[in-house]
Amino acid sequence: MGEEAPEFSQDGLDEVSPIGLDSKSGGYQTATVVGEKIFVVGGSEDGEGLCFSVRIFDKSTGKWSDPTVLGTKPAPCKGHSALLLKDRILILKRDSLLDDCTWFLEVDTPFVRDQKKILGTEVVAWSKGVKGDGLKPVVISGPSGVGKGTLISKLMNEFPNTFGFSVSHTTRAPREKEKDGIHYHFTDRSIMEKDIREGKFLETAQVHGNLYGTSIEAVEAVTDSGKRCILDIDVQGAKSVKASSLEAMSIFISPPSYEELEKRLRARGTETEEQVQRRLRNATAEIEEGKSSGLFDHILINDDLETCYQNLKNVLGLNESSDLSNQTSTKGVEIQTCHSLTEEDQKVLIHYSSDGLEKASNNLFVLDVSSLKGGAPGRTRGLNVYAIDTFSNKSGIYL
Ligand SMILES: Nc1ncnc2c1ncn2[C@@H]1O[C@H](COP(=O)(O)OP(=O)(O)OP(=O)(O)O)[C@@H](O)[C@H]1O
Ligand SMILES: Nc1nc2c(ncn2[C@@H]2O[C@H](COP(=O)(O)O)[C@@H](O)[C@H]2O)c(=O)[nH]1
Repeated sequence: MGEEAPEFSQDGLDEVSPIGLDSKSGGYQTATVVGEKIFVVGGSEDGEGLCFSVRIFDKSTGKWSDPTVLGTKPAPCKGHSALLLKDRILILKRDSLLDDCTWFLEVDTPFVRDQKKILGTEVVAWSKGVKGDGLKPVVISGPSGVGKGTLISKLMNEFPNTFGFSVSHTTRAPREKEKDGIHYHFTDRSIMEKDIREGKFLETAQVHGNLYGTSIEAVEAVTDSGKRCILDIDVQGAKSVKASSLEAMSIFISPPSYEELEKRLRARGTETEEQVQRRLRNATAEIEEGKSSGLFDHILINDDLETCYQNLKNVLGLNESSDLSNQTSTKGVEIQTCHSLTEEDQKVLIHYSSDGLEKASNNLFVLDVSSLKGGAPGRTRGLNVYAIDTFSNKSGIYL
């Protein structure tokens, strides 16, 4: 069993300048060696606790750098422990409930490597540990006017606790009844392009003459609320999501005929004649691509609305009693200040030292990291957490 987690790992630090690495000068920090680099995580007090800043020391050049940090960082806490697991550093927050204590700083995941190429800087990405597989996000795609929005509204009305809508950004003007922040984040092109350069988007596409995109934050907001994320995006966006690490289920909604699509688009009355023509021109290629590319897990024809809705529920594995409102979430178990971390056989053992709280002192928590999956945007799935009472040798699942 390891000792109480040190304020920072000594490993490799003798060779580097100890700038800001002691608790007197910079607050609580950990240093994790990854090849030639040392990732220093943690920093100064901000009144609420210790902030999670990240700096990198490159042993080969002897230089410090401030990486581009993607994703939402953990809220401040009273300290943390760090442990390298392959391509990401496990950050275990102290004095935090078990549902919020397990975070990862991705340092060499495929997502981080891609972003390094795009941004041309050092990149790290925060992702929160998520129990099990979580529910895969759902991408719903199809030509304009086919009925995606109508089907999604029905789903959200029937299952309000299960699904959450990923609110996209767009540069198009709002329609009469559309509300900013609910239907879309309506934005200027220059602002959106800046955000894209800063790596804030999971995917973006030029659609019918406007820029649309799914921000990482939009997906995270839904996942954080414990709901299954629904993305209403075009076929280009669906391709980008497929190439990302989101691991979504994808559904293509097809019209029964081109004539019917045209009728619906005109009847909706939200576009000018010129815009309708443009959307219809794009529809031909979208339908062709959606049906033939193997891009989608399911193709549903939206002829009769009710029939299509039932088919959608079927592919989503829904039945009448499947709303998530009855499901339990992790509650009450807290990672104490005094703990140590060790790794054995893809299991991270969290052991409380004897001066931890009495009720917890017999407990050994086990984070099973053998099935970690995915990463961006903001989630590392596949975690399992359970506790073993070291006196009775009984175990209980906590997540
Ligand atoms: N099965 C259906 N039969 C007849 N009308 C339908 C059906 N499904 C949807 N509609 C109607 O078609 C119009 C377009 O639907 P909707 O706005 O949901 O399309 P969309 O795919 O979300 O379009 P966009 O991509 O442009 O946002 C709406 O007026 C809607 O009421
Ligand atoms: N690639 C993306 N496509 C998106 C996104 N949000 C919406 N869309 C698609 O755009 C068209 C037009 O939408 P409308 O609201 O102007 O009618 C439609 O096919 C949507 O699915 C996005 O974030 N990314």
